[in-house]
Amino acid sequence: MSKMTMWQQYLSIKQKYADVILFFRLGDFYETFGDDAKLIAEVLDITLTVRGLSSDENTPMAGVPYHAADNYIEQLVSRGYRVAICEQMDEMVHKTLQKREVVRIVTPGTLTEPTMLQAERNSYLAAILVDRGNVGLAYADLTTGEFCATELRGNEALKQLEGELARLGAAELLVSDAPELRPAGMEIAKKQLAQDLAPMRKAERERLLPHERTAKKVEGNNESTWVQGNVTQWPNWHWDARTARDALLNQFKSQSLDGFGLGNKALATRAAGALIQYLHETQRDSVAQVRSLRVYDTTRFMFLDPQTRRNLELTEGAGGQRKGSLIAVLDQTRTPMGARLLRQWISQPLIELGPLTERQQAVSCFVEETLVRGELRALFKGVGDIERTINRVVQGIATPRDLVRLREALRLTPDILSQIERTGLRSTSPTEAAPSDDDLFDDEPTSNQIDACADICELLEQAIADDPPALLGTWDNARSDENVIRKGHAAEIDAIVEATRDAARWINELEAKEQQRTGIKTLKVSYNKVFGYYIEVTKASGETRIPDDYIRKQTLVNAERYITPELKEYESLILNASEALNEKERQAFRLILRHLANAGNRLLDLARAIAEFDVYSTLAEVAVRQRFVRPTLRLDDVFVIQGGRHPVVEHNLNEPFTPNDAHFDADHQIIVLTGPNMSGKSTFLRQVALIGLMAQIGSFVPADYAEIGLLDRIFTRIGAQDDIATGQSTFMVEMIETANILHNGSPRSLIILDEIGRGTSTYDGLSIARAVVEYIHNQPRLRAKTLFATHYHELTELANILPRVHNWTLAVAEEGDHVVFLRKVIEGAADRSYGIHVAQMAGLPPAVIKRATEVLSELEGKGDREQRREAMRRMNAAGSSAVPQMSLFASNEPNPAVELLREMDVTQLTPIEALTKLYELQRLAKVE
Ligand SMILES: Nc1ncnc2c1ncn2[C@@H]1O[C@H](COP(=O)(O)OP(=O)(O)OP(=O)(O)O)[C@@H](O)[C@H]1O
Repeated sequence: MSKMTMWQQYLSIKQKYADVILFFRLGDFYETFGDDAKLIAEVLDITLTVRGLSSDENTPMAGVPYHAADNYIEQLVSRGYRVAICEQMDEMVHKTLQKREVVRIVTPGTLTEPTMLQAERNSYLAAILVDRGNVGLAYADLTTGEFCATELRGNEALKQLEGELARLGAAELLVSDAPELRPAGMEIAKKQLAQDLAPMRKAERERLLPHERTAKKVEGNNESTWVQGNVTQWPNWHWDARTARDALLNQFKSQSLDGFGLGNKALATRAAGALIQYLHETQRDSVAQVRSLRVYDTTRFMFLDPQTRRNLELTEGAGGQRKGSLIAVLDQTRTPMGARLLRQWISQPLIELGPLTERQQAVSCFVEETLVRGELRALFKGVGDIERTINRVVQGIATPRDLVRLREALRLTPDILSQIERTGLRSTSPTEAAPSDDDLFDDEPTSNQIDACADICELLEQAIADDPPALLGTWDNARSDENVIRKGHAAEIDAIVEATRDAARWINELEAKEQQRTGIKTLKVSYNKVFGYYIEVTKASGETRIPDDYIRKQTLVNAERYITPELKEYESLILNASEALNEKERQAFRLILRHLANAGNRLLDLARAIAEFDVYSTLAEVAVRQRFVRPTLRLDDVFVIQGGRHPVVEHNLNEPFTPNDAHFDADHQIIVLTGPNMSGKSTFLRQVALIGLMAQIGSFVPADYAEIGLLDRIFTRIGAQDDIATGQSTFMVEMIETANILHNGSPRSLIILDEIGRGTSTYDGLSIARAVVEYIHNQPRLRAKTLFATHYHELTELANILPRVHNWTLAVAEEGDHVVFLRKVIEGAADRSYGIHVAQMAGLPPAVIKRATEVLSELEGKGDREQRREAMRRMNAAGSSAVPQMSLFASNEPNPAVELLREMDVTQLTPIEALTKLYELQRLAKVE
């Protein structure tokens, strides 16, 4: 192979893939050159070598073995890089230059390898297009074939886009390279990505090559906006209306997009079309699994902004982990499809009564049918990820083991369906058959009845061996009966097997036959690698008896070796058998895959029905285990919870959780909640929101009783955090979020406000907090159900002025010096904040606690700021003499430990009593 020619071939391919890492197949390695090599050597920690590939330079080179490439590719892709896989296309190695082609570009959003994906969540590629404030959004999961698009218009379009991006958590985001078609300053992408991906460390950034730096810089020069490149810019012409439309029509083999509901949705069409083109580019045109497009309308779902999703810890707990999240409690699903569907439900609560009632009925049914639930959940365990398997079948990349798994699932299906039948329930999942003119599949239109796909099971039973090897092309002569394809399925394969066996038998019997024919008793039939099979006759045994049809092949010192034309014929049958068998198996396997792909829609409908019933039975299981009840759903303002609990806190708490009520109606709109720190305010706020949300995914709720007036949105403003990603201060973030709530809330919304105004001075904060409550109360457009937790006790006055404002507080019992939090929400207002008690519980030094108590009692009576200042000045002076006295015995106060010692009559103590007293003394000393 001429180096220059190969190098020229490399350069011409690399030119087309300048912005991705090119894995160039050279024999058993994928090699990278130049900047790519420097980059992967650094990132993968592999050796960088230098080769003189072109006449005048030393080219850096780094490679990975092809059989271990997946692992390296995964490392690169998980860090946001994209890798083009360039393969050798010729089967045999020729002397001339191999033909090479890029067969796939691996990107974060287009991974299909099960090992690189999480089973319980979708892996989305999303495409967004912003045109004068309106948004087109499309997303697809290549592993499940899901493909959806929507259009967002009006004032809130960008806000909604943020919510959708937070819901999807896309692995890769596709945007136009024209800045005017991206969200201004890409702020949305920045936020989205900053959440998902840690910004790169400065040192890491500096090591990058110049072109990588530009790829990684989302927009603007702000250092903190550097991310690891999961935003992909896709040239603007792909987003052109006509190009995009044609790409979609071509994908769906359709004449019009009206049937998809895209008729008048130009922006959604452009985003979806650009996405399809990107899939074709990265998958080299094999995108058969994307068969249809679902156009959806965000107004049919509960609106949740990214903060609210985060604050309510729906899919991620505080540390960004699944632990501590709502999904961690609810997800007891038995199949990966079920897990993914439940995640979708949690991320996208419904707002319409009809579908919610259907879900509730299904969950109720499984709550009651304990036996069916148990049976079904046991059966689901064996189903596996048929959704992703079917998509690999449709893509033509399924392996023999994939089909075995599919068969196992289909074997269970009749039992599953008969259990479902016992409930009388039907699947409600929408079928996604493409309304195309030329349907891609031969499937019958799907009816309401779930199809067990018995014919497919039958086909797999008789076509695939019981325990086939993982891959095709592995026919081993030793296992002569069958390999991947079951005996009896393909006549051609059986014929070869039969012929091979005959040939082997013939050769086995040849020795005896020839001994008899020739009369030479020492005649032997043997085999070696150079000559194959041969007949050996020792010289001593008399060459005179050699038959005429023997052809002399080799003469040894004391033996002659012969062959016969017939022997060679049988030999060639045996030696070529594995190659022929492998080829025939490949053909038969391809045929089976095609057959299965033709039933793709039916199989996917089955997978979806299983997912759905997995989720229903799971929600029922959790409801029973955790004592949840079915909420009554209503269309008015009434929102009543009796004995409500926080599903996650309760689940993780070692002690009993104290249930609490909540009540909103026409007269109870705003609750001002006061109470000490650590008393349970935040838990209560979140629990009310979570119960509302759970009701609107169709789940039962952690309460004794609940009536839920359906919510259109849940807003939360909780805690004070700096938004590091956008460089905004705590207070600014707080005010932006509050403004959003005031502009967009409605009487059907639930607003959770936890201490607004905390980030500024007391008076500013108090004034803003009061104005906000008044606005929510008085603005007819707003009038949302509101829970307002605050430390400004002054706000409790509002209940006397505004009729729909009520005060609630968390009950506290004072036992001597100690404060006990009862965790019970009661009517009324807290009169003190007990901050010093919490400080004591947290272990602040006793001297500090004591001093703080003194300062507090001085300040408490003082009405205005001047009086307080004056009090502070006086205290300062007094404080200098009352500098905390650290010594236990130097205190003027009688010390309880010392008092106890004094009172003790040591002579009267039994040893046990002495020990008990000693123990008590030590405890007293520790308290001090
Ligand atoms: N109803 C309850 N039953 C039992 N334990 C509870 C209950 N509510 C809260 N807790 C416990 O009390 C802890 C503190 O609750 P939470 O964080 O809600 O208090 P808080 O009043 O919001 O405090 P802060 O004002 O300091 O933010 C929780 O971590 C939880 O363990």
